[in-house]
Amino acid sequence: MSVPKFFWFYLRAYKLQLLVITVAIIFSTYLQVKAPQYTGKAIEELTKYAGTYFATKTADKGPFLSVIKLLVGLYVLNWIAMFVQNILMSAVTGKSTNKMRINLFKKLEKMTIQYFDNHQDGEILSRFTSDLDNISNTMNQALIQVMTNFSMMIGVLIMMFSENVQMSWATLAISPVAILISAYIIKQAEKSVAVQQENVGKLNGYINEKISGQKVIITNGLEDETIEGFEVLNKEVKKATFKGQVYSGLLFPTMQGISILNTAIVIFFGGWLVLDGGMDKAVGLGLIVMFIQYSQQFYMPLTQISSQFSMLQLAFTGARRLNEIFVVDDEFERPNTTSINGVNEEVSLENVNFSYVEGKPVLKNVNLKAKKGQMVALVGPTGSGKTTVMNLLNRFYNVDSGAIKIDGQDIRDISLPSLRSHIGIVLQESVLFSGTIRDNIVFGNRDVPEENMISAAKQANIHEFIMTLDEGYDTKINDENSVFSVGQKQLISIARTILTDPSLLILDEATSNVDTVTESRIQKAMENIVKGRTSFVIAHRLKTILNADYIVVLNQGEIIEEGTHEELIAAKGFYAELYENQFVFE
Ligand SMILES: Nc1ncnc2c1ncn2[C@@H]1O[C@H](COP(=O)(O)OP(=O)(O)OP(=O)(O)O)[C@@H](O)[C@H]1O
Repeated sequence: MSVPKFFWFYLRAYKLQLLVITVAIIFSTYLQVKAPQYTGKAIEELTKYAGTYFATKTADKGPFLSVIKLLVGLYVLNWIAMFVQNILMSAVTGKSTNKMRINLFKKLEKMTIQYFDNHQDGEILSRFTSDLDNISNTMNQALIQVMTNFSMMIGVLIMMFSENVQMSWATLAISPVAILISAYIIKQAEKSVAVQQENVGKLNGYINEKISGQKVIITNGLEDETIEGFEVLNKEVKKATFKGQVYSGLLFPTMQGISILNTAIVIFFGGWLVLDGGMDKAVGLGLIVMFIQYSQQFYMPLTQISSQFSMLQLAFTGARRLNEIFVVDDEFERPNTTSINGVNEEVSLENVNFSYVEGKPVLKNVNLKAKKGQMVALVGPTGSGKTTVMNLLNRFYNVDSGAIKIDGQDIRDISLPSLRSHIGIVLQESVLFSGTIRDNIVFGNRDVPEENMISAAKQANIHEFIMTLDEGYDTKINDENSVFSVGQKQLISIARTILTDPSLLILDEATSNVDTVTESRIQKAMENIVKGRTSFVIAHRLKTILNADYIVVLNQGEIIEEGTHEELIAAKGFYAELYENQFVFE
C-alpha cells in the first residue's frame, strides 16, 4: 500500500468530518482575505467621520460603527471556523491513530515467530512510539496549516487572474523553478528522515537489549563497551537528524530568496507594461503595487508549506514504516485445514529438513517418532538443533521438506488454533506476565474453577510455595518484594500448561539458577505433567533422561544415536561417553 493509500485507508471513515474541515478552512481563508478590505473600509469611514466632525462638530457615527460590527462579526466567524477545524481534526486524528495502533498490535499477534526472531524488540516498539507519535503530531499540527496555506494560494491565484492575466503569469513565471528546487530539497530531506527513523529504531533496539541484559553487562564489566556501542548508534541518529534539519532549513531561505527574485520580476514586467506597453502610469503603478502584494501573498504560503514539510516527512516515513509491518506475511495457513482432537496414535517427524537461513541447514533428514503417551528426550550439544525441533512441532516455523505428522496427518493441514490448542509448551526461560500468580496460572482460561487451578499448582509442585506467600495466589508478579527464581517461574508456567490439558507437550528444562530443592520440585512436576501425555523434552538432567521412554541424540542437525538409555549405554557411542563423564548436556 502506498503512503497516500495508507492514510486514505484510515481517514476514509471520516469523510464527512474532513469535508466539514475543508469547508471551514475555505470559509476562514475567505474571511481572512476579506478582513483587510473591511479594515480599509473602517479606516475610510473613520476618516470621513473625523473630517465631518472637525468641520461641523456633528457627524453620524453609524456607517463607521456598522463596519466595525461587521469586522467583529468577521473575526468571530473566523474564530468559530478555526475552532471547528481544530476540534474536528483532533477527533479525526485521535480516532484514526487509535485505529492504527489497534491494527498494528493485532497484526503483531498474527505475525510469525521468524519476524520476532529477526527483529529487535525496541525496533518493533519504535513503530508504536515515535512513528505513531509523528503521524499523530503532524495530523494535529501541520495538516490544517498546510490545507489553509493551499487554500490561501488558490484564493490569491483567483484574485490575481481576475485582476490582470499578464501580470499574473509574470508573477507565476518563476514558480516552476521554485517547485523544482523545493522538490529536490524535499526529496533529500525525505531520505534523511527515513535514515533518521531507521536509526532511531536501531538505537531503541540497542537500549532495549542492554536494559534486559544489564546483569550480564555489570558482571562482565562491559559498561564502557556498552556506552561506546550506544555512542556509535547515537551518533548515526545525530548525523541523520542534522542532515534532515539542514535540508529542511535550506528550504525556507531558498523559498524566501525566490520570492524576492519574483518581486523584482513583477516590478520589472510592470515597468515594461507601462513604458513599452503604453499603459496609463497611475493605473500601472497601482497594478505593480497590487501584484507585489499578491506575489508575496502567493509565495508566503508556499514557503510555509515547504517549512512544514519536514514534519509531513516524519509522518510519511512513519506511515511507510507502519505499512512495512502490515505487509509482513501472517502465519502460513494452507487452505482447507482441519481440526484434530489430540494425539491418538503418534507424532512423527519424517525426513525433516530445515534451515533458518537458506544454504545453512539446521536439521538434516530427521526421522523421529513418539507413540501416544511416550516421552521422548532430545539431547545433544548446544546448537545441535533441539530447540529447532520444538519450533517446528509448534509450527513457529515450517519444515523445508519432509513432514511432521500427528496421527499420520501433516500438521500443515491442521489449523493453527486447533494444533496449538492441543500443544502445551514450557520454555526454558519461563515468561510471567504482569498480574497475580492466579492470573498467570489461569492465563487465557478465566472461567476455570478455583479447585482446578489449585490442583494444577499442586501437580506442578508449586502450591506449597504459593501458600507461604502472604497473599497466596493473589501475590503480584511484578511486586518488588516477590521476585521469583527461574525455577519457581518455570513451575508456575508448568501449572499454567497443566491447566490447558494438552495432549502433546513440549518442554525445555531450565538449566541454570535452580537450587536443589527447586530442582527436585521441577523433577516431580515434570513427572506429573508428562504422565499420560505424548511429550518431547529437551532434557538437561540425568533424571529426566532416565525417565524418558526414548532418547534421541542430535549433533549438528542430525540424529546420531537413538534408543533407550540402556541401549545407548550398551552401544558405547557418543551418549555413553557423555554419560560416563557425568557430563549430561548442561
Ligand atoms: N532464528 C534463527 N535464525 C537463524 N539461525 C538460528 C535461529 N535460531 C537458531 N539458529 C541456529 O540453528 C542452529 C540450531 O539451534 P537450536 O537453538 O535449535 O540449538 P539447540 O540444540 O537448541 O541449542 P541449545 O542447547 O544451546 O539451546 C544453531 O546453529 C543456531 O545458531
